[in-house]
Amino acid sequence: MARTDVPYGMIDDAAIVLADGRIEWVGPRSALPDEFSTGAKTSLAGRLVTPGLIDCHTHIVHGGDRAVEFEMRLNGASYEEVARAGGGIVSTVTATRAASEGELLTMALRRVDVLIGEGVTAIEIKSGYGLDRETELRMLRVARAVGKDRDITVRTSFLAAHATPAEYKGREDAYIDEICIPTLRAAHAEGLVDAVDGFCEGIAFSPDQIARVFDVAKTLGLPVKLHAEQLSDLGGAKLAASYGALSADHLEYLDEDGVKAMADAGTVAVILPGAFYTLRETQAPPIAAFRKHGVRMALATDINPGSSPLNSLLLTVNMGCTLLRMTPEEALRGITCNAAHALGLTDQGIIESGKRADLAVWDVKHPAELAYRIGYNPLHKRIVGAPE
Ligand SMILES: O=C(O)CC[C@@H]1NC(=O)NC1=O
Ligand SMILES: [Fe+3]
Repeated sequence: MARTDVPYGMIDDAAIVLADGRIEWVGPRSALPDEFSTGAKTSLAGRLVTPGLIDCHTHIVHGGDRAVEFEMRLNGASYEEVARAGGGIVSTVTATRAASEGELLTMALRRVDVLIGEGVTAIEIKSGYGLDRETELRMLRVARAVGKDRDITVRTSFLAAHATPAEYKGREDAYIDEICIPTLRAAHAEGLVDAVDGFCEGIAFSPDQIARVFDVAKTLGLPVKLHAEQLSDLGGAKLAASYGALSADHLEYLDEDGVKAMADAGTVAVILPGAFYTLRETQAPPIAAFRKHGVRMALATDINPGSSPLNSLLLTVNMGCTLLRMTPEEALRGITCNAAHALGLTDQGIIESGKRADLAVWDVKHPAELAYRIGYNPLHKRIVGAPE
């Protein structure tokens, strides 16, 4: 999928040589070097092989659910009435704080196993439903445990700058100084953080508040990413790009200046159709502008109990195409090589010599089938590291 001169970077009638958990060689079967002619062979009968799928934006560790809030909204309750009834992020924070590490892990693994069943071999997992030191650390420990309990690569993102907890209502700056930043330092010291994220939005944190968190991330040598321009344009993506962010995510309200800033910084645009769909958003992210300025586009589930309870990366691909007009090739790059870039992963997301032997084999004839079907999983085999 690395090449862009042929559709999907596809090689017809290919051979892939795996050894010691790595891709040793890939190319046309007719050009297989003699040195590999003696090894064990498995015919895939002409099936499509892609890199293992990568879900680069998830809140998959969380307690509770928001089903009642979903029902209230469909019975006409306003966002405010839901909030007054204790709904919204606050209700998930309460449920997550009350859950043990074991309970959070059991709930997360159930959701992770669905993604694994779709050929996912790497995921990003955020904190952000604790909003206090102990629970934020617990969420990140659970994220690390997911990577130990399943054969899947896990990259964690510290997202205490997700919302202000009830006990700090109206005191956002104090929350950033007294909870968010000290907890970031503690989480980093425990080896729990691969990147630092934030929610830059009127209902969350301002660019200045996010910058204070990012300044600390910089001193700790941690890359950053940002939920930006989801509901309005606060210049979040531009701020993220100024820090060389791995990605800026959502981006429904991003303008062309912001796209150019991302292009100059090499910041990946992570498109999240699950939230666009669930919130019945009408403003689509600037897909054409990303294409025009060469901004890599990734796609992810954003699986979370509120704005995107979407537990399927394959359905995400179909939504990215049907709702947001990405092409099937862009969508497939969006859950492989571009998702790897959004996580700073350099050893996967591409079928290339030297990369991890993380692959997905599909019962389809054409790659576009992975985007076109709705609610259908054509996975034949998932290969992680060593071949069977
Ligand atoms: O509703 C939730 O629980 C999370 C909302 C979610 N978080 C964020 O930064 N943007 C979102 O849509
Ligand atoms: Fe999110």
